[in-house]
Amino acid sequence: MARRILSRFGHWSSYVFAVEFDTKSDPIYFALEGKHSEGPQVFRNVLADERCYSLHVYSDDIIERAKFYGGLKNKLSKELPSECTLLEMSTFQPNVKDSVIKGYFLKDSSKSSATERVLGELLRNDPVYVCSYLCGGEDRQWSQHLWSNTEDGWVVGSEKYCVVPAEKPKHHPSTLNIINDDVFYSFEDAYKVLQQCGDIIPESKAVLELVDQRLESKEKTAFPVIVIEGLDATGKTTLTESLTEALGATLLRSPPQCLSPWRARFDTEPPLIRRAFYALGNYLTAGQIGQEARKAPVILDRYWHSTAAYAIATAVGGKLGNLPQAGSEVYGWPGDLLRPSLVLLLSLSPQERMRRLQVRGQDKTREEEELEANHLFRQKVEEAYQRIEGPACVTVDASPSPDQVLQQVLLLIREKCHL
Ligand SMILES: Nc1ncnc2c1ncn2[C@@H]1O[C@H](COP(=O)(O)OP(=O)(O)O)[C@@H](O)[C@H]1O
Ligand SMILES: Nc1ccn([C@@H]2O[C@H](COP(=O)(O)OP(=O)(O)O)[C@@H](O)[C@H]2O)c(=O)n1
Repeated sequence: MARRILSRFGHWSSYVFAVEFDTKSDPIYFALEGKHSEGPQVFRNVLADERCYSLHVYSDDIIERAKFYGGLKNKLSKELPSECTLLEMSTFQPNVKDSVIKGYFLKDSSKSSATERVLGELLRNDPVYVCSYLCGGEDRQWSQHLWSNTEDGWVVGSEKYCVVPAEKPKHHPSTLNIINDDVFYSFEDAYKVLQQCGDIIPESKAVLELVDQRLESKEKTAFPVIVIEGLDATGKTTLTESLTEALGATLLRSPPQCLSPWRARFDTEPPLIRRAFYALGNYLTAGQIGQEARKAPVILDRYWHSTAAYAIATAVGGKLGNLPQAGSEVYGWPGDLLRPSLVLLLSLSPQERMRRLQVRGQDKTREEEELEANHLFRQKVEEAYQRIEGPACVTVDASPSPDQVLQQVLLLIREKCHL
């Protein structure tokens, strides 16, 4: 595998493979060597007698790659025997931006031949590399074998690479491809993605038509622009409405109302496409801000902080510590997007947030495991919110009563925006 995939990027020996066995621990990192080597066995503690495979998606077309990678998981979950476990896997050059090739690592404890049949089908029809991992010899060394598609069907290649442990890289692999895969730092970069989707997602054209008619607005506004950010159910709607009234302001939101007919559609798309849609929403809203902030203060329900924080938190796998360090360029503000005067982040304990969600009649029946995963996700969103700069957000305790939160926020606005 290494050879074909990596011919595009360089020599395979510079690549490292990461398998996420468990969200709370570091991935297992390994590299490949052409010859037998002594040393600790990479999978000793995590794989018993299971058969293992890896799948890597390749395509030079970023849209095809994103669509296929997203769909592959669903397809495999449906077709593979239930004894199979699919894990996230990345192949990357340590600390080299944009070097990640995404894939899945498959553990198979079934004794059936169904797994190989499904993988063989994939190999024949789809942009995917398949490898088997075998453990053999007296010292139980793991090796990787690339499958090839031949006229007689697929075969396991004769070339084998020894699997050897690799060092933990300075940056978690999921942080390497954030720029322009998950977060877009200019109008043009987001626009290009939707343009490329035109044929497969007809709705992109309608969105681009709206975007083409947007008003451009980058300059400083006459009246202050105040953004209210926070996780779902922290009280943004309640506060933005009362603030708007108290200040005689105009209430706007991102994504703007005019994108509502397409939002659900884009929410089902892979991150690349979904995030480009939200990024463009911010530019549409910026046009509206430019108009409205000539006449009155503007209160904004979500803006760039939401777009970037959710995108980064979703993209970065595993632990909170895997997020890019504070000060990283991924937390920077797009140079061509109108900057608000003040960003307030509503913060709430997980318990109170859950209580408010339940009052609203949502999220009552989550499983324990999902709760745990969501807990990690929420922590990552909040942390990313706080690391975004240009302007950075000011955290507000959203646990008091609606009126007390309003009074606290009015004081802050008076102090920071001289209103
Ligand atoms: N300060 C507050 N104290 C108690 N409940 C609140 C407060 N602010 C909002 N709520 C309630 O919590 C729920 C979520 O608030 P909402 O404003 O819809 O949040 P968001 O827009 O952030 O999702 C609603 O049922 C709302 O009435
Ligand atoms: N400006 C924005 C607003 C929302 N979003 C996305 O929209 C989602 C939040 O939507 P939501 O339905 O919870 O929003 P609210 O109903 O809380 O306003 C997040 O997953 C963000 O990824 C965004 O990317 N950019």
